[in-house]
Amino acid sequence: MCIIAATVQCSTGTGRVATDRMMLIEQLSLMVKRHLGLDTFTDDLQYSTKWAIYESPLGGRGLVATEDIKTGEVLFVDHPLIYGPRSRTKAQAGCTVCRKIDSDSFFKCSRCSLLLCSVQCQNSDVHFGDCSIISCWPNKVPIEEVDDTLLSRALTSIRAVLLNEEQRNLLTSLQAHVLPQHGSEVRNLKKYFDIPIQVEQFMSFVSCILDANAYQMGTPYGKKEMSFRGLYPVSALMNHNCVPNTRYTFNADSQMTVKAVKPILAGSEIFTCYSGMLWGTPARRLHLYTTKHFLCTCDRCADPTERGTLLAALKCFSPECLGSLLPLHPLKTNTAWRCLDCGLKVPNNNICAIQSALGSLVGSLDFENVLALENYILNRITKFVPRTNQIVVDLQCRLIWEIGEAEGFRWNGKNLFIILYS
Ligand SMILES: C[S@@+](CC[C@H](N)C(=O)[O-])C[C@H]1O[C@@H](n2cnc3c(N)ncnc32)[C@H](O)[C@@H]1O
Repeated sequence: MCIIAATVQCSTGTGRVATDRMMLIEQLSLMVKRHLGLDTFTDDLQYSTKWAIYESPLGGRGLVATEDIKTGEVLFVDHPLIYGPRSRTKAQAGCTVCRKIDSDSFFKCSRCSLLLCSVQCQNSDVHFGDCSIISCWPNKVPIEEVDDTLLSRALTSIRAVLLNEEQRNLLTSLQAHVLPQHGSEVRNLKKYFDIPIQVEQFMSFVSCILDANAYQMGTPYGKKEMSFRGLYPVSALMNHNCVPNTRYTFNADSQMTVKAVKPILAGSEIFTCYSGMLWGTPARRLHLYTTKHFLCTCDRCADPTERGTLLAALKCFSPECLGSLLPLHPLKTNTAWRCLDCGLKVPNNNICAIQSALGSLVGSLDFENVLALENYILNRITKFVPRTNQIVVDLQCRLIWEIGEAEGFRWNGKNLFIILYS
């Protein structure tokens, strides 16, 4: 159940629901202004924004433009209420303070068992805060036996315990999908610690909020560090569109700047994109459904060709045909696919089998071996998928990235395929 639904369920009658929701938006707007530091007055003028929080036609709240906004305009600069390691099981372990993953000097803190890389990180304010929470919980096993990877996965939720009341109010006013698949990293801690029940419940709820709202934080180009996520409360109010009208960047202080990437007319909703922009529709919709619990119905999702990009296309199964297969009804999850050229219809099961085989092939690639990657694009993958397919596009992007880093390779300034295909 989501927190908004919970508010509505507590109310009686539709009029009451509407009032409660409007009050919620008014209160939230005040909290957001305070968070951004926009509630202070300078020379009798209050800073203003060109957007407001509103009840989105998509359900829940969203951000809406209150004035016309030009391409490139900064909409807001947000900072995280909490940040820390991501909770994914495959997340790479590293220093819980500086995010370093390639150190010879990792050690576990003797008081809390969190992984650190140096005395400097151990003496930092960040670690002092983390350790002060964890070391208060009676441990059920000797502290050195606590799994530091599990602890690190729950650390971002743990950090919420130190927020003040105002920050907690803002955090808990964000949407949460309270479902069994969220919060396991906090539940797993019970093996090791006797955590007071209210604290555990709060951290579990924070974990659901993080899964619905957090952004993966930027890593400087070429820097290998532990993947972190941050809870940016204003950005968290942006709904998703597969063709967003904003983009975001992070600076070295983890501030997130959100800018318009096209003109946004007053009254239009302000969108971000929660999935990979270059993923095809089935991949995006599956990701959004499993992680954010909605099925996107935006214009791009409804268009089988995705504005002519053919990102999801597969080569036609008919040996004589050079055409591309695309979903017939992209908004239906089990849709058949059809060839644009010969009209061959292929059931969804067969398409899923091919997609999963392609996924395994890509998963087995060594992305640092530039020549093998180039060879793979040229000789293997393009036998099954057209060059427009998201896998080819993604591999090309990775090649551009790797060539920038690989010894003996040089960017020739024109286009990637002069190097690759000559
Ligand atoms: C980061 S929150 C966005 C703000 C949220 N609408 C609120 O009221 O706080 C993400 C959640 O908003 C909803 N959402 C976002 N974009 C959506 C869309 N395009 N269609 C339907 N629901 C969407 C989903 O429930 C999703 O898990």
